[in-house]
Amino acid sequence: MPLTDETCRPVGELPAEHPPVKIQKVGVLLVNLGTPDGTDFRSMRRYLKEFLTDKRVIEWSRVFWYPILFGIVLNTRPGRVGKAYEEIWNKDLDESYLRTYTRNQSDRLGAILADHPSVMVDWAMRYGQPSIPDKMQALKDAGCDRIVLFPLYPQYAAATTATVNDKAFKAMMDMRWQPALRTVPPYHDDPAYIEAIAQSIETHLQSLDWEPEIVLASFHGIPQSYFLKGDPYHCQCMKTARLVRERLGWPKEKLMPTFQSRFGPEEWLQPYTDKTVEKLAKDGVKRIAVINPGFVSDCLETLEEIAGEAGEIFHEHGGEKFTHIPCLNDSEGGMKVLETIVRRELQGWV
Ligand SMILES: C=CC1=C(C)c2cc3[nH]c(cc4nc(cc5[nH]c(cc1n2)c(C)c5CCC(=O)O)C(CCC(=O)O)=C4C)c(C)c3C=C
Ligand SMILES: [Fe+2]
Ligand SMILES: [Fe+2]
Repeated sequence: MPLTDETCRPVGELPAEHPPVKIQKVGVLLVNLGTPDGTDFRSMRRYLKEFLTDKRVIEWSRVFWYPILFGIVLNTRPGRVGKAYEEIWNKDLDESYLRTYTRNQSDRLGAILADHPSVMVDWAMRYGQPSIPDKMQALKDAGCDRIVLFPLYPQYAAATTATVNDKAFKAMMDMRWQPALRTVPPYHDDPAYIEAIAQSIETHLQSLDWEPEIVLASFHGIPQSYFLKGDPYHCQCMKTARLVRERLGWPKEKLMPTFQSRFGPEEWLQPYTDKTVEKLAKDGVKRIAVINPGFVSDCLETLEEIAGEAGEIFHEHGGEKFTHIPCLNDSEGGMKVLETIVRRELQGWV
């Protein structure tokens, strides 16, 4: 075991029972939402149970919510959503694309940061595997006394960013020697992110032999009530959309922010993506594109709900050309964004 000047006695003179002291390293932990281990009912139920019992996600009283969750939702949704996951499953690796891309982002970022040998990059999921507590412990065991925790959400929502941070701090409650923890702030208006999104739109549109009349910037929604309680998510989504539009030099009507993936009976942020797509087609718009700037990686919500379902809705109501612009994933542009942010957050630690 290599010893350092952090130990209480000179190297080689530590008593056998002294806890090992490792070389100081800095961990970077990328965290995305999560994903089921498989598309079967049991895997789906396990995943949805962990997700939908999180108080940051469903804020209703447990007395009201649990009978609905355990009586109805966890008996019906795993089967239905499992089928949707099957359609977008990465069959080569037998895992969801969210998992594939998150792991690739971590591997690639590790290689990009090779100029800092003390930095270790790893990844975790808020729900499912690999878990945040396991990865925090693994980084600690590997000698990281400082960790940069990076919730992979450009826009802050309590249901996403805050619950990642909660989970990490909770994991530290069980550690005697806690690492120092830096949480990465939202980056909805970071020039590197805006540039990468704008470039991905330009590159994708240049690859088409047609031009969309309107591009929708579709963000995952949250209940309207969360926004009214003070969640900054809506404002940050609107700012992202505005900055991307300004960077592209487009008029206001050309890039339209919308919100997708409603869950439950409450009113969510509007305008809804599916209703907007339907209305545009009915109003005679023939060609649209949709981008998901709030998703760092393609996943069920982008591949099935947008590339699949939204496209079908558009065609069913008279639309002719529909295209989905992929998320940044582990592309050059996407990695540049992650690198820029992580290098900034590492300042003073490396
Ligand atoms: C990108 C930001 C996200 C926000 C904000 C968000 C809020 C939010 N989500 C739910 C409920 C569900 N979301 C589900 C999937 C899902 N959600 C996000 C991201 C955000 N969610 C992603 C990246 C994914 C895809 C995961 C994958 O493996 O591909 C699901 C699971 C699928 C389903 O059952 O429909 C649920 C449920 C709520 C209630 C909420 C805000 C309160
Ligand atoms: Fe979600
Ligand atoms: Fe707002």
